[in-house]
Amino acid sequence: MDSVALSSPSPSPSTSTSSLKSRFLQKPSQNSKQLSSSVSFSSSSCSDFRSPTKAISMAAASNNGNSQRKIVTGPAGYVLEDVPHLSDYIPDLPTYPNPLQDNPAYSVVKQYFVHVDDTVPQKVVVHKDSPRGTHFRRAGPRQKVYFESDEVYACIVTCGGLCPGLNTVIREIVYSLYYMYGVKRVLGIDGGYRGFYAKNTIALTPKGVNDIHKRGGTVLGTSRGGHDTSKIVDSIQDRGINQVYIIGGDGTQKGASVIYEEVRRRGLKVVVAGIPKTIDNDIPVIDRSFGFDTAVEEAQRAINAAHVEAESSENCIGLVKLMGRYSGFIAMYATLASRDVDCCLIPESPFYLEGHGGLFEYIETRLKENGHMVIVIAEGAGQDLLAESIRSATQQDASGNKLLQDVGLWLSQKIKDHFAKEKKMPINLKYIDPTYMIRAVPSNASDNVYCTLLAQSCVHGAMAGYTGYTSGLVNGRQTYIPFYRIIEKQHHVVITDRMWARLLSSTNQPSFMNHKDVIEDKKEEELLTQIVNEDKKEEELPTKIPDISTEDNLVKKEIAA
Ligand SMILES: Nc1ncnc2c1ncn2[C@@H]1O[C@H](COP(=O)(O)OP(=O)(O)OP(=O)(O)O)[C@@H](O)[C@H]1O
Ligand SMILES: O=P(O)(O)OC[C@H]1O[C@](O)(CO)[C@@H](O)[C@@H]1O
Ligand SMILES: [Mg+2]
Repeated sequence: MDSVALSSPSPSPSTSTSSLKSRFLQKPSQNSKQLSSSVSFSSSSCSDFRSPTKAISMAAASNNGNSQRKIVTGPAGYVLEDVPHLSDYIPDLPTYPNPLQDNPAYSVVKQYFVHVDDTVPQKVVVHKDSPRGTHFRRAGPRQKVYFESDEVYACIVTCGGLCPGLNTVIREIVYSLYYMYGVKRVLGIDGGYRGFYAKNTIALTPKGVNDIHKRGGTVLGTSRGGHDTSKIVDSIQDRGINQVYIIGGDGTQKGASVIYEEVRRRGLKVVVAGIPKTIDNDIPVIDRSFGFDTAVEEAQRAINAAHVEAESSENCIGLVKLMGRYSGFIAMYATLASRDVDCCLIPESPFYLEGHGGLFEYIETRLKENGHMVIVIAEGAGQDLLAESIRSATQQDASGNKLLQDVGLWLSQKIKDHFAKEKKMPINLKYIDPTYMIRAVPSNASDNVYCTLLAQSCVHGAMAGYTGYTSGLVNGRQTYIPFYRIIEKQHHVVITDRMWARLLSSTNQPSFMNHKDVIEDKKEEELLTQIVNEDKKEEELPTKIPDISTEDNLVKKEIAA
């Protein structure tokens, strides 16, 4: 391997080496000496490593990748949405006893290995006669593995936005590979998907990642855009990587899915495994995403501050903007947890400002009743209203996600204008935007445990030869979910579900359910104005027509001719 010590990184193509290095050397890591001994940078492919992928690729060249869904049905409406396995497209793969069987820590566990038939139901609430429904394969160690320890060359990449817990997942993948399976070669890919082909890599060791879970962000860096499937798979193949761990949100899992398809098309013995990361909790099927708990907890601090400010002045409104592009889970849970919030606005529940049942009316009532109030708004809420008042071109980020207007600033101004100009009622508004502060913190205790289980489950699955899956918690159990189920749709707050009703009853805010009526009324009003204006124009027309052919104009036309 073309490997360079940390103290003297390769000059080319290492534009990003210093940022990767600095992320690793950040506080609170006290052991820089230890790092320099365990971390090395690679500036080119590892051509001297054994490359099992290439050998298998040749062997499987005639075996056209067929990544059809694996659906197993059973009695009473049982359905297993199974995940792919290397043996689906590579025949006669050798298996080995799981090294965990000799691990003293696990020897005490009764039935440590997961039974081949263990599956987890997607729905736990069922009726006596209802079908058993969809199930996913239970995650965990298997009796047989499809890789020998020294054959494995794993890599880890993080993509998309930041989320508390990313470093914990990275650390636990490295630790699980090293200490459970004796895997010594783990590579960190710098700066998201494009890092596979355009950036440096870093060798990850238990020592090097020992205390990264205490820091926010990701030591590997992240990015949006830059997903070039063939370049990524070429890089995987050239380096001889055979386990790819991909941590990221819905976009990242879509990227992982196409990498898996390409790997399979090429017939490579390479596992592609995803770990779902989304602070917005917008990934379907899973109970919740890691970092979400931390985000909700951190949001409390902002809401508390807004409440303290609001309570301290007359007619004061504390307005807090939280993340949530298309899904308002953080806002909803932070509101439910806080009890200080009078109104929570999320993308899934349209609202309106003026008129009966609107936000302004509610604010006025609340201020008259209580003298202060707290509003929480998810960043994706009310974007339709913004689009009406700020006519701007739709912009996208590098991954193609729509860039949102700042609804917090917009709403602050709207409220101020309304009460100052229309109501002549002096109000005080304190706007707090803690969004990036919430995303950048290290994960809390509960998320750390969750990240550990996710990482361990993901590694067990890869060692057992499963591929094309995302590791996820379903009804409190770790499972392997096929990529297509993770990427087919986004998870949203359902405003006709009990949870939203609980929120409405805790805040006493309007449901904005007559939103449609108001919109209809507005449309009718607009239509009416249009008709009236057109009528007016028609009335004016006869007086204008002679204008065109005034003597003056005729003279001008003659001169021009
Ligand atoms: N449909 C797709 N096919 C292939 N790659 C994709 C696709 N969508 C997104 N990606 C890639 O996945 C990476 C991350 O995507 P994105 O920026 O949307 O973040 P994300 O994973 O959805 O996370 P989050 O939304 O939580 O920030 C980017 O590098 C992007 O190029
Ligand atoms: O500004 P960035 O980092 O591109 O991402 C912002 C977006 O990322 C998210 O945090 C999801 O990761 C959204 O809530 C937010 O809209
Ligand atoms: Mg996304």
